[in-house]
Amino acid sequence: MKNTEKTMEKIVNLCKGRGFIFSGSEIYGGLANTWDYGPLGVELKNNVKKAWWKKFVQENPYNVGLDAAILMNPQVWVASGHVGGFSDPLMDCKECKERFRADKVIEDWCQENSFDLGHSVDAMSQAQMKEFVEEHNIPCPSCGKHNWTDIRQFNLMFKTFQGVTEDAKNTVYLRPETAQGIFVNFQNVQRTTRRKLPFGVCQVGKSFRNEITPGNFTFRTREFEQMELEFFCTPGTELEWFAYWKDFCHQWLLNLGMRDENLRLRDHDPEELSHYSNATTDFEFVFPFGWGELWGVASRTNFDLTAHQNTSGKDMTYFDQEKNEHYIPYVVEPSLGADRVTLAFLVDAYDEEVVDAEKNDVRTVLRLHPALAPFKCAVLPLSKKLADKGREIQAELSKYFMVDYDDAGSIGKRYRRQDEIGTPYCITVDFQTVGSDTDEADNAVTIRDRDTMEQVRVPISELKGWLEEKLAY
Ligand SMILES: Nc1ncnc2c1ncn2[C@@H]1O[C@H](COP(=O)(O)OP(=O)(O)OP(=O)(O)O)[C@@H](O)[C@H]1O
Repeated sequence: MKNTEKTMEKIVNLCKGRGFIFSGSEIYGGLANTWDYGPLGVELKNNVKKAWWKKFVQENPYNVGLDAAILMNPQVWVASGHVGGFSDPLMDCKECKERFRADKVIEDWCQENSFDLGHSVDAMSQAQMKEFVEEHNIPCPSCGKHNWTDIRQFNLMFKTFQGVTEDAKNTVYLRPETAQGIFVNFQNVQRTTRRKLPFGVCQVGKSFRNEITPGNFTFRTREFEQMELEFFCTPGTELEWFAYWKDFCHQWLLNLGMRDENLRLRDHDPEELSHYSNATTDFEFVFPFGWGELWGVASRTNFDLTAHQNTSGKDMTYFDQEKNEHYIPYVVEPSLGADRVTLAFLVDAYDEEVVDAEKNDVRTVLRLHPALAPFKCAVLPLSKKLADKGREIQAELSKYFMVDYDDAGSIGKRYRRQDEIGTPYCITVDFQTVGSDTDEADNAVTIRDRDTMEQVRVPISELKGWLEEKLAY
């Protein structure tokens, strides 16, 4: 019997083979864990971003959107603490010269050896990490030897120059998070929208981090997209809003079909909390390579706005008319990686279903929520003679949805190809649809459901409405 275990290798192969995700700059041998989204991948990731925007902005009574520049005044990153402190603990293997993140080496070692640290690695100081690595004789994941350098901090900010001269004066950074674009625009948004607290500002955009060890496919890359909300509220109400957004984020994942058993919500211990945070929860997803952070939800107090007020000298307070006082709002931030959550949806949806054990017949199905699926349906004429009708249906439905068309090969093979890319509905056009000399056309098509493989007959005139209902979320 075919091995139906879900592995990263199978998922990566499907992504490359079917045009979801390709290696970046492949014809030049690639570039360290960079990835390009292909025709199906761009649809999937766009659908993820659209689903986020729909629930966090369009349908949300509190939030508005923003699209800030990637390059910002370098003072922003001084104020936010990134220039001084946005770093990871770096450790080199003296034998093979490979470099690693000390916290990840410890985390992976604990996972492999079922060692319970009793707390998160993030709660450990640099000295404690070094001591742990020595005490447990942790080997280099690359060469297996144990001969480490000391741990030192490595800043993750990408630097470049703006303008014609390459000097310190012209140094700018590629933003390592989208959040600061929101904070610096707090007054602009509040003034122009005339919002009262509480309200939130959402942004989707690229971020860049010079990660020490990118890897695990699109889980950790140096260029990635984030979907962040900064939710501004009255001091003292932040923990209620923290609980509210945690639940909202959780429901967003579940409503899009992610299975709860593949998720866990991990609250940060007091020692692990950032100095400015009074509550943080990481949503983690179980990938084939282990649990990994998907979504960080943090109550950030008034740290960011205060820092910008102090550094810029500009007033960042909000005037509360009811209380008749000025204060700096508190902030709750749910921060989600678009690429990471897209990968999680892919992993969660991937399934190899045994259709007929005796015949060793296994189909690969991406059980993506219809709202996320790259194609909402595929039009499959049973015979090339039905191409005109098929193309006509495709052209009509394409005004509203992404629609695939396939007339090559047996219908069984065509169903399997659509199953593999997650198309929820296959629409077959047959001779009954168009009629013949002896039979009248019924102007209907057969729709086959990806998950149940059941079929229903639907009049062509009702197709759009039928699909819309299925795609709603
Ligand atoms: N290098 C990366 N590649 C892809 N997504 C990322 C990367 N770094 C962060 N993200 C995404 O952005 C979200 C918010 O970023 P945050 O700064 O909280 O991550 P982090 O705690 O530094 O992540 P990690 O511990 O995995 O490095 C993460 O939950 C993740 O989904």
